[in-house]
Amino acid sequence: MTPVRDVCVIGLGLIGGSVLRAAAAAKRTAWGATTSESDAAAARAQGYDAGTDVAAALRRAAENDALVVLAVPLPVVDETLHLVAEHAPNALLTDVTSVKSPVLRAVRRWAPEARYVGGHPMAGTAQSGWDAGDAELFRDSPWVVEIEDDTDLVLWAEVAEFAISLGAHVVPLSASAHDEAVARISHLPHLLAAILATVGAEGGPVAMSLAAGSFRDGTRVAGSRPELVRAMTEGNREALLSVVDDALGRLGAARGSLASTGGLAKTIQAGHQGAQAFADHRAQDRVGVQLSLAAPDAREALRALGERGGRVTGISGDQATAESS
Ligand SMILES: NC(=O)c1ccc[n+]([C@@H]2O[C@H](COP(=O)([O-])OP(=O)(O)OC[C@H]3O[C@@H](n4cnc5c(N)ncnc54)[C@H](O)[C@@H]3O)[C@@H](O)[C@H]2O)c1
Ligand SMILES: O=C(O)C(=O)C[C@]1(C(=O)O)C=C[C@@H](O)C=C1
Repeated sequence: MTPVRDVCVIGLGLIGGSVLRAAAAAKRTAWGATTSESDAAAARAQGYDAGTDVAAALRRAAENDALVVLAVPLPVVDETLHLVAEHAPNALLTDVTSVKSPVLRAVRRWAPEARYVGGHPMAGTAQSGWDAGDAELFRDSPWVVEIEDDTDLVLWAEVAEFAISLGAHVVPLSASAHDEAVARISHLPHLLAAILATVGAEGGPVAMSLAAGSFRDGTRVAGSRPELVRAMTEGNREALLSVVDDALGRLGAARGSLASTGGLAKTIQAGHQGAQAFADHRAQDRVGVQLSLAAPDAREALRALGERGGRVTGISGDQATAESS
């Protein structure tokens, strides 16, 4: 039986604030700290155990062998890891950062004794700060829990179980597979939303007065806090460059075709199929499978499940209940 640990959340904005609320709702003893006086005060006003002394929150985590969840922006991950190394060096540590490879490197460098299993909930909104948080944010959402060749599966299972207890289903992936996928389905969309919003706004008051569903949906995430979008896109530079090239190639082909024959059929048909693939993936029947975390090839089996689009929905002892595509 995996122990139910206390939870210490560092960073109490949209995501950390949602983790703290959801952990408390799941009956965990949970506390948090943030450098934002206003986020901490808003959390306290709603009865949560929150403050601005990050070092003290981490010392309490060390005393209680709590799970530490880093929910801070990527640019302050290094400095937060220095505090982890000083105040809770052996902590069971996870994070929610939108890019995984730089965080993995930073943990290995700055907090090498931490028992780290990286994470990334694929849920959010364009809002920031404590007030934007929601205990139900992660319900029925994917939450990547990272598996590397040296990941301790007992710790992996504990972090996965935590994500599941907040309502998510777990997608096991390596940092590099995660970063390649989110470049396509999160970071490129954020970049394109920024460009769509810019081009639309350049149309002036007439364009703005006519803007309806397609503009609103295509540009929604352009309203996100610019620092967060910069951090995740610039932090995933290599993978994003590759999908930007892909997108530019397709845009160039569409332009060429529009200019020469006036036809956009190929581009629009391919896009329609892409949207259908997303809908089909969501609606597909999944096959239930059991995976033994004690099996010698468990890491490979879990990663293969994640790479096929499967997910872990429950953990009991050394058994993972999963759904495979
Ligand atoms: N916004 C999303 O949709 C989304 C989704 C999944 C993951 N993430 C990731 O979650 C993390 C947090 O994003 P967010 O959307 O909650 O941002 P946010 O701006 O809403 O919250 C960030 C919080 O961290 C605090 N903070 C900043 N510097 C700090 C420091 N040095 N020490 C302690 N606290 C500090 C801020 O005061 C704030 O409370 C980011 O790494 C982001 O990439 C975001
Ligand atoms: O729904 C939104 O507003 C989001 O931007 C959420 C979103 C995304 O889908 O790109 C943003 C960043 C993440 O790291 C994960 C999820």
